[in-house]
Amino acid sequence: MTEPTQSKRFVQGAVVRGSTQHPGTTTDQRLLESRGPTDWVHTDPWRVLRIQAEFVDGFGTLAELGPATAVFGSARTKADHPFYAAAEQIAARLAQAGQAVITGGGPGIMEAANKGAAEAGGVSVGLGIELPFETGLNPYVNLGINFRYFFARKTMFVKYSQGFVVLPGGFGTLDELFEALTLVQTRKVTSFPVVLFGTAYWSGLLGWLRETALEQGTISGPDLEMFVVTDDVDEAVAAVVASPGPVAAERPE
Ligand SMILES: CC(C)=CCNc1ncnc2c1ncn2[C@@H]1O[C@H](COP(=O)(O)O)[C@@H](O)[C@H]1O
Repeated sequence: MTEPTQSKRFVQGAVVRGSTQHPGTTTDQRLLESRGPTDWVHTDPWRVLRIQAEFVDGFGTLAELGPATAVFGSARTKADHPFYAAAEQIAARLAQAGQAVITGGGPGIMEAANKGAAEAGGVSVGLGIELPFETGLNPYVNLGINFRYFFARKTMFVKYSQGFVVLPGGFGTLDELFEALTLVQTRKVTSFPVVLFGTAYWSGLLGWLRETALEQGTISGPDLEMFVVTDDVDEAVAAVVASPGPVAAERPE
């Protein structure tokens, strides 16, 4: 009986290689080498990993957040504006009711809501976004994540909020509002309260929805019942605090 030749073996992670299969360098050595072309940093496969990392950071940070409400509204609202005060009060009440408050982490209404939540001793979440001009997270965020990609950030708003309170705002706010409404309308989520705060500000849009969109059949009657429109802080808070939270539609993915 011949003994197997005791040739040298090399371990490469889980893989064992005989001497003829030796790769020459270790994986760590190759990792730590910084020579070679760097174009891969700007390729889509690499971006996919970065996108994945945003989901990992977002899910990992927010998984244990507990009940939360997102507050949206203009980045441009000044601290002396009544809507700033309203956002601050709404967020403070939400915090007192044991809810975390999630915003885009920027200035204006976002800052007001983060301020209200933080000063009431609550969890004040800011999901910041990289923009061409530097704004950074407002100082009232006590749990912040900075995102590169809007869509990854938007998933976090929807996944971890049990309702939306939308104060007057521009395109960004409208985008967030209509995303929430589309998710409810298409039954991607149900029982997802959407509060429009500021009846006068929203009345033009609501009128157009009723008189043009509904009239021409691009939305249906029940679609207009998806939101609560109010000027009352208590009513806004009650609409989201009473909610059981977003419930995924019954059909599995
Ligand atoms: C002064 C200025 C424009 C700062 C921008 N800095 C921002 N930082 C974080 N989120 C933002 C910012 N601008 C818009 N957003 C997102 O879009 C919404 C506000 O957009 P808008 O101002 O209504 O259209 C916010 O709820 C927020 O989620």
